[in-house]
Amino acid sequence: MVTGRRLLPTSPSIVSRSHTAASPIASRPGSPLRGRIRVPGDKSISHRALIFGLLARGETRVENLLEADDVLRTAEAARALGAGVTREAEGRWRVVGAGIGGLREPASVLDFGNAGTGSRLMMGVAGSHPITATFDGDASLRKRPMRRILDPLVRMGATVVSEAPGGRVPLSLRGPRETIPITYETPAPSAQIKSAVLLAGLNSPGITTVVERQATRDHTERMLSHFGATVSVAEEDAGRRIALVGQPDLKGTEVVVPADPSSAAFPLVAALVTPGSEVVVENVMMNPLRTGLITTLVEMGAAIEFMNRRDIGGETVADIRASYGPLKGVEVPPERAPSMIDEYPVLAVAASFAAGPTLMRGLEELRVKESDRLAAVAAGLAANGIAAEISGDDLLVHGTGGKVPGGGLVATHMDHRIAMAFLVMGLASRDPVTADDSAMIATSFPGFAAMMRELGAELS
Ligand SMILES: O=C(O)C1=C[C@@H](OP(=O)(O)O)[C@@H](O)[C@H](O)C1
Ligand SMILES: C=C(OP(=O)(O)O)C(=O)O
Repeated sequence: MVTGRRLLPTSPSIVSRSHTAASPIASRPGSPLRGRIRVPGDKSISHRALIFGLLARGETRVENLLEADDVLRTAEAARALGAGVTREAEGRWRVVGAGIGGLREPASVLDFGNAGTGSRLMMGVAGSHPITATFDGDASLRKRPMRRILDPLVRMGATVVSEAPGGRVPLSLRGPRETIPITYETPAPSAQIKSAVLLAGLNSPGITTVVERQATRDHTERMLSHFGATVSVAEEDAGRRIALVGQPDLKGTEVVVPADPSSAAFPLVAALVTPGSEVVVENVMMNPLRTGLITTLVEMGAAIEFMNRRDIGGETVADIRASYGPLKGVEVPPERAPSMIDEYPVLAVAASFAAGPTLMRGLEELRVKESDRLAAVAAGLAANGIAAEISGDDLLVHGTGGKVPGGGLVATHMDHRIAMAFLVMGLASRDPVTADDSAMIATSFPGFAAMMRELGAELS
């Protein structure tokens, strides 16, 4: 079987673990942004397409896979666990599965780089098989909490052979001979926790149930059905109860990946705050568990239109037009957080251009992303002359009604979304904004700078 290692578009180690040589990037105010673009495939669905391809029997074909560092790491891990993974053309990938129960022990450390999703979902996969796998990542991933994944996996019979202090990577995990089905209430609104437990439940001889108090993105549930598993979702007073029948016959299939709403957020907000702009982002996934930012921007008075709504690969997509206009501050309720969890940095930037304050509530989970995003956003705003306050888990941003000073150097702390959000700010602030490092943008949106330049942005 051809494993296709040589065919990878870029080496999965493009962002090295030590990562010391920073390459700053600046954006400056200039011309309006105009044009139609298509941002890359959704990161959450891309990781899952490769993981389900690994666990299925037969061949899975993926269209429009996100070819970014995080996802390439998952492709590499799927290979190490026994899948045949080949890149056939740009965005078109073929996975020949090892099948549930058929994984092989990886010969070396699974290095997930900057990727929380890839590492945590694969822990669920490997930790439910009688193999030992070692997980590691870059300096950012090494700070992120993994006990939230290990705790349920231990209940399912896995052994944590070793772990870094505080339940972090590098860690080694050994799965049991037979995985125990459990009922698990997630301690935080996290699709990664939910997904790790469900993926582990795939190799267990019974029903694995996850209860989540707040609904989080449901790509794993949808993909389970798509690959042939029996999964039920019930809305109850306690939240959502997801029950999966273990050891199904997962069959390889086709996955078409829609455009990532979390990447679309950057050009859309850039158009809303840059005078004279009008941008259309095509094919954006409109899954309601991902559209909290759009809801919020509309409440802020944004000129946003949805066109050409249609279904692609089990998701509704639309072309979204965003046009420049005044925004007003709003209060964002905590229950909306799971549907826009990765969009708060760019929402904070939109809020800095709005008239009046914007209060974002219930942001606890932002502290455990690629950086402490609550702190990183507040510091980035302050560096650019915007008053903001953190109070408990809430963030209050004092909007300027379009008069953002800018001029700051933003510490990105190995976090792609902090870098992209503040580069958006610099397109419409009085003075340029500099992000201290552009390297991490490649983890989710490698073509970001080129695509923004295509729209007329000044980035260098
Ligand atoms: O399941 C997923 O694909 C993701 C879940 C979210 O993380 P949490 O589960 O930690 O909230 C999100 O921040 C991440 O970018 C992708
Ligand atoms: C939080 C993110 O990703 P992950 O958890 O996969 O590192 C993100 O992309 O914003």
